[in-house]
Amino acid sequence: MESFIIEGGHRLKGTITPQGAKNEALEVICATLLTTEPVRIKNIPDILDVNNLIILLQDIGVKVTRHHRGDYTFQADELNLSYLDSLQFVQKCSSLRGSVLLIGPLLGRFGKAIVAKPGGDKIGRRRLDTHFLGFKYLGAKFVRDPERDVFRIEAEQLKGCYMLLDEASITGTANIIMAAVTAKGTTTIYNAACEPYIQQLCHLLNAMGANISGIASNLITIVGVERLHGASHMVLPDMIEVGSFIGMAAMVGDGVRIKNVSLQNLGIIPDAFRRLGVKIQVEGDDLIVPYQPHYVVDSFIDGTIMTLSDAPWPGLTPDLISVLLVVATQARGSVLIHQKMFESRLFFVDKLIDMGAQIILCDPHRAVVVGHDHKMKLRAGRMTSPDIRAGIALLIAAMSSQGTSHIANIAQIDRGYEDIENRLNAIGACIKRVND
Ligand SMILES: CC(=O)N[C@H]1[C@@H](OP(=O)(O)OP(=O)(O)OC[C@H]2O[C@@H](n3ccc(=O)[nH]c3=O)[C@H](O)[C@@H]2O)O[C@H](CO)[C@@H](O)[C@@H]1O
Ligand SMILES: C=C(OP(=O)(O)O)C(=O)O
Repeated sequence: MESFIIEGGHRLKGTITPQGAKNEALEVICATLLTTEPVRIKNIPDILDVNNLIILLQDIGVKVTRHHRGDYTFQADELNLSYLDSLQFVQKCSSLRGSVLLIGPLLGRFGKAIVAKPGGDKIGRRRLDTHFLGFKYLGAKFVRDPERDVFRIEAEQLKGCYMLLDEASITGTANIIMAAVTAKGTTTIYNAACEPYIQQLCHLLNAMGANISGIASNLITIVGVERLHGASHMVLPDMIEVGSFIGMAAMVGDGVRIKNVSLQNLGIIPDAFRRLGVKIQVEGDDLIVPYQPHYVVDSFIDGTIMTLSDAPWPGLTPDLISVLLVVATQARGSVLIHQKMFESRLFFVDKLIDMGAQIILCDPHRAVVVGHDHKMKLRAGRMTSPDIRAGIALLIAAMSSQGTSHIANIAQIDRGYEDIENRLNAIGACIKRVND
């Protein structure tokens, strides 16, 4: 198992460019299953989750050509669907959340799919009801296969209809859209998720011949088409990585430029950091986080304590709550962090408390952070990364702390951050990867 050894106190200065978005890449790669023709996708991040998904597609028979770094062509013209019945397939699905995104395109194109328990972060309950509900509306049927602990899902002909989702699930919406693009008739999805990941998926599908409107809203209309064809696509910069870099730059930066962020697709992410008092300048499509000796937490107009909480897009993504929390530990002022969507994502604050942060964990969803205003540095520590975003938050804490820290289980960080130690070391960090 690999770990990071982090020498704290080294300041970051210079330019860093975000990778392609993990969650978008997982969706658009799965969308390539919807056609026999080649689909070329650029700016695919070189991260564990995406690489594992690409291997899974190859196992199913998709031809994958790598042209350059991040630039791939996928062709799903000769698939080996019997692989879906293997134990190996079920095991591989259980190692990544993105595997759930295979269901929609397989059901849409072949009328059958296997729902194996997906992997991903252990950050609380992660139900799949919305996916099942959507497929059922389209006319699919489920049978449980107790031997392999999977569901078989089948439909002779999916039929478009109106559906109101029980919640705006990102992967649920992506799956339903991918199943519906070749369904008979028109599908209308209300309470659809509308993150840039979903918008980008819809743009790719339209380029492949689909007929989707309402993109970027929570009311999506899909007029079914006979078949899809090849296309090309560019993955957006990863907004969660951009947010993670803003957090690092605020806490340990001497002036950091985050290049080509696709500002219009960041939504309220920069404003969430601004509410903690972090200064962010915009120059073209770059963000600049200048050196700031203090950042002062804003308060609400009525004078009540600042609260940062997650919400479905265009609200604040839950994937940045852990980073915002760690940034708050050195702010001037107090903030209530409310992680509404996941119930086990804040437990990592125990590690920050060990490092000297002033945090009260009120319950699994809420923590009050009283910032040190840089008057007291966090102490270095030994910790384990429980999930991808707690992992990056602990890395930021370690970079800002006094002494040498050790973070184990960094495979969690590698799931979503490409070559992170070398990219951060290039702007001043001191992080070493070791094999324990
Ligand atoms: C591969 C991928 O794309 N993963 C993302 C996706 O996961 P994923 O699509 O699995 O997450 P969902 O959007 O389905 O839901 C995540 C959690 O939020 C809850 N929920 C969701 C929507 C809602 O309106 N109200 C609500 O309470 C769900 O019950 C669940 O507990 O979305 C999550 C929520 O943004 C992100 O953390 C993940 O990074
Ligand atoms: C929760 C996340 O990922 P996944 O859905 O892949 O577990 C995340 O990216 O923060």
